[in-house]
Amino acid sequence: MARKEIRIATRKSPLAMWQAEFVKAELEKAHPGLEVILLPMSTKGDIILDTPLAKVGGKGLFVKELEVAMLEGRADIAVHSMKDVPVDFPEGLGLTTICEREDPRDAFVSNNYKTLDELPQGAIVGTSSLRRQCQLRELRPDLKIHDLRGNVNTRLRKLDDGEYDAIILAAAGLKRLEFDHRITSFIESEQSLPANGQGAVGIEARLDDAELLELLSVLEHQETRARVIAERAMNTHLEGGCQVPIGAYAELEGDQLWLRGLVGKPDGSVLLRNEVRGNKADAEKLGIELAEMLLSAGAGEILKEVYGEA
Ligand SMILES: NCc1[nH]cc(CCC(=O)O)c1CC(=O)O
Repeated sequence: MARKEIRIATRKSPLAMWQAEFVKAELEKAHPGLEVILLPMSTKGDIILDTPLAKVGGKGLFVKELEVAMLEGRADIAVHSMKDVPVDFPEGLGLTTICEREDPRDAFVSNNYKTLDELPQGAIVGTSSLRRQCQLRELRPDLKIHDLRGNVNTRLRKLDDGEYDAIILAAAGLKRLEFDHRITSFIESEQSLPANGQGAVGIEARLDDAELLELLSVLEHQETRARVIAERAMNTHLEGGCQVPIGAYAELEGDQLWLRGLVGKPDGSVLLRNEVRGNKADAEKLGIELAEMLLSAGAGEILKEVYGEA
């Protein structure tokens, strides 16, 4: 093997660093003699922390700097939470690898209440996700939803400071950072449909580097790929960015893929849901099919309204 080194461009947040370290460890284990180097960098999304994301605008707020590093040859790959990966890649770059999915569920975290149902009338819940917000509002119209930004550690601190009665976070991020003990209860997909790609880590790389792609292939997980491709296809076909009231979640039942999707008004007054089943080999087609079903039920108008406000 000629190649001795792979450089990973990564955000500096604890979760991003954990994911990059994970990819480094797996690659070095699979390819003795290979050295994997992390290049931590700040992205625009890390810097603008005080503005609600939907209002900051611009897709790929957290990935642009990483992509520039790859295009300029300073880095070879970038490791992303699949949930945050934009649909379009710059010329020459692409999503080459999808790693095995962690827990895809949302987690309820509170110091005083065990579950969402136990929250008292008018309790304050922290989340900045329109997807979580619309599903919460549908279940519990009485709750007050307050914005919650920052990395996982910051969000937990804000809860502990007493700003919220409970917060909602992705279970995967909490587990990766060894905050399992902070998960008060899990929110099942029937109550809160996860975001497309939630819990999965993906690798973006230069597509012309065959040797690199071969080295990365040990991290590829076929089942996760089928699920995430279906979810992303639905999101893409709805023209959803990363900050939208859209849930998409696929599960495999043998060779069958079961994809559920949701588009909601942020105030929870309307939630459109539908689902499709089909062969996992048709993952992308199934995602598009479900998006079409949601669009014919009025998803386009809901999303246009959301983008209009942003
Ligand atoms: N939006 C930020 C983000 N991107 C990925 C995760 C969690 C880990 C994952 O989904 O893989 C989080 C935090 C959260 O939503 O609580």
